[in-house]
Amino acid sequence: MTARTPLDDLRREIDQIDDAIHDLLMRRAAVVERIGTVKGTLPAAVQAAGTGHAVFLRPAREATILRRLMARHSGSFPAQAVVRIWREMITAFTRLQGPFAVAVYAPEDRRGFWDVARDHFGSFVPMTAVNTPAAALRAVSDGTATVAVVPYPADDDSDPWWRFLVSSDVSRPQVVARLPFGGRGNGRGENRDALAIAAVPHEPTGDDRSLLSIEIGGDFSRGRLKDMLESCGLPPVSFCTWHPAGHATSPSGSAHGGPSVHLVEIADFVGHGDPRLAALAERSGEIPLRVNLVGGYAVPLHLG
Ligand SMILES: O=C(O)C(=O)C[C@]1(C(=O)O)C=C[C@@H](O)C=C1
Repeated sequence: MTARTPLDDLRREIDQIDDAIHDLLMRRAAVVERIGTVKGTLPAAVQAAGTGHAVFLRPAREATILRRLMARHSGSFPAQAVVRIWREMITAFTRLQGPFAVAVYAPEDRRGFWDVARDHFGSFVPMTAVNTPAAALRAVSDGTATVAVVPYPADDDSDPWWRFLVSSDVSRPQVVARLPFGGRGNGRGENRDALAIAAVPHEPTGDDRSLLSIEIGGDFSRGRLKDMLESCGLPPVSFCTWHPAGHATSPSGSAHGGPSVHLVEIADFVGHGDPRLAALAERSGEIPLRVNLVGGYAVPLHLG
């Protein structure tokens, strides 16, 4: 018999720690299954738009879990690795409650969003690459995917995907998260963020952004819209504008005189029925203006 060395003792300690972590994972799984049962008895709030499938994903709760852990984190183990582990875990746990699949905009020459989606939803979730953001949104609407991952909107997009989310139906798919939530790591592709779309409600976490669609029937400058939003207590952080008539094809030849749809990001949580939305519609005077919530997201972590 050879004597036990200090290395043997340390490895024995590691085995005990691994057992404890593993036991806790199995215990957590049992609790998540019980949460799934409770959620399954909730009314229409958990039903995906038009598909009848229950959606168990709760991005606001996931963000709150990670923020809480980051606030208590200390020591030499990298915070980014904690987020990575929890991201893999959380989707695995969500899948204990019901079916979960991701459709990601990742054409052959642009694989970056695949990496971002895989980092967020884990390496074992069923994930399909599609060639257009619209196809990803369709997959959510027809129930073949739970979540669509699409590029963060850009103002110069002449045919923006977000126009498909402009609707007053509160149970339709909407923006629920911004990715990456915990840093990009070694993900490939250009440095563009993504948004996750799903048929779950936008819920507050204490540090949120909200997205509004604002349809305007006539001539209305961005400056005027910005002033109006601010005066209603809705501080805008960015605008994307879509002219349904198109810039080049507008019969009047003027893209800015016709109707326009704006996607405005607000630096606050805005929920359905928020009185600021009604105030905004009222304040536009004689110009018809329709405001809808397009969802929102918990502000991602800044891990330095
Ligand atoms: O809190 C819930 O609603 C859960 O279902 C649990 C849990 C988790 O693993 O912590 C799983 C899925 C949700 O997206 C959020 C959190």
